[in-house]
Amino acid sequence: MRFLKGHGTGNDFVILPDAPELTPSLVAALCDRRFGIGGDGVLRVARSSLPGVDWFMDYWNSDGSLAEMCGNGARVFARYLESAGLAAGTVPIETRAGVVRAVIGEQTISVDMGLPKVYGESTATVTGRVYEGTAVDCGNPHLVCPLPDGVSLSSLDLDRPPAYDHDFYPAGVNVEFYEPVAPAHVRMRVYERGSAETLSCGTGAVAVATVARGAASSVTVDVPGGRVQVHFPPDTVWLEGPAVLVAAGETTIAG
Ligand SMILES: N[C@@H](CCC[C@H](N)C(=O)O)C(=O)O
Repeated sequence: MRFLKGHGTGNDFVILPDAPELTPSLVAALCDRRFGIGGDGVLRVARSSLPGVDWFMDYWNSDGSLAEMCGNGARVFARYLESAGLAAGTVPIETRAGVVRAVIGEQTISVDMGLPKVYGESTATVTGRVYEGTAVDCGNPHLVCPLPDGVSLSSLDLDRPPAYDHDFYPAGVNVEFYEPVAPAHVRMRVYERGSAETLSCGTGAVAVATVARGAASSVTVDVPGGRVQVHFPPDTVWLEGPAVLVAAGETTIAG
């Protein structure tokens, strides 16, 4: 089976341009960092049946679970389409959360993420300490926790999943922690549903920027794997950042 490997600020994906339907065990085997190719998730390139939309991003988390949306994945998916000569300029991409538009640039790819929904308050617990947070829906569920004074981002132990309220988040949640760097500039870490701690999360960056922006029209979000920008024009939100392909080959891994 043909594959490519790509990443957006270190959030890395196995891209399958011509795979048939996937199974959770095949996805987990491909994403295994020791016995497989390694990745935070899989992007299967599929055809969309929607009018005016050619491509469906069939996104899977590394544990074999499905997610509705992946912001960095959409940017890497668009980079693949461009490199394969399948798209240029602006390309609509169907996801399980709806259609997003990607604008392909030389250095960065921007995705029109639509408007996130802020829908309540909840908490996450890390090594016995409770962090208050805001629930944000970016197509997928997020809990955005500002760090209180005296707690640094680097001190958080995210080797284990943060505990969260399963009644509030019955389908699980991606948990972000952030601290300010400067006005309209924050630094974050994320523990992703289905993928553990990752070096970046595009929907997570949008969720954090939505909570932290104040009146800013753009927010710079530093993630462990680099930097993305989140822009807030009227009526939508854009995620912008680098997206690169780093390898291509054939795999014999089978589910
Ligand atoms: N890394 C992604 C989000 C991937 C899906 C997430 N783990 C979930 O289960 O919702 C991004 O860049 O948005």
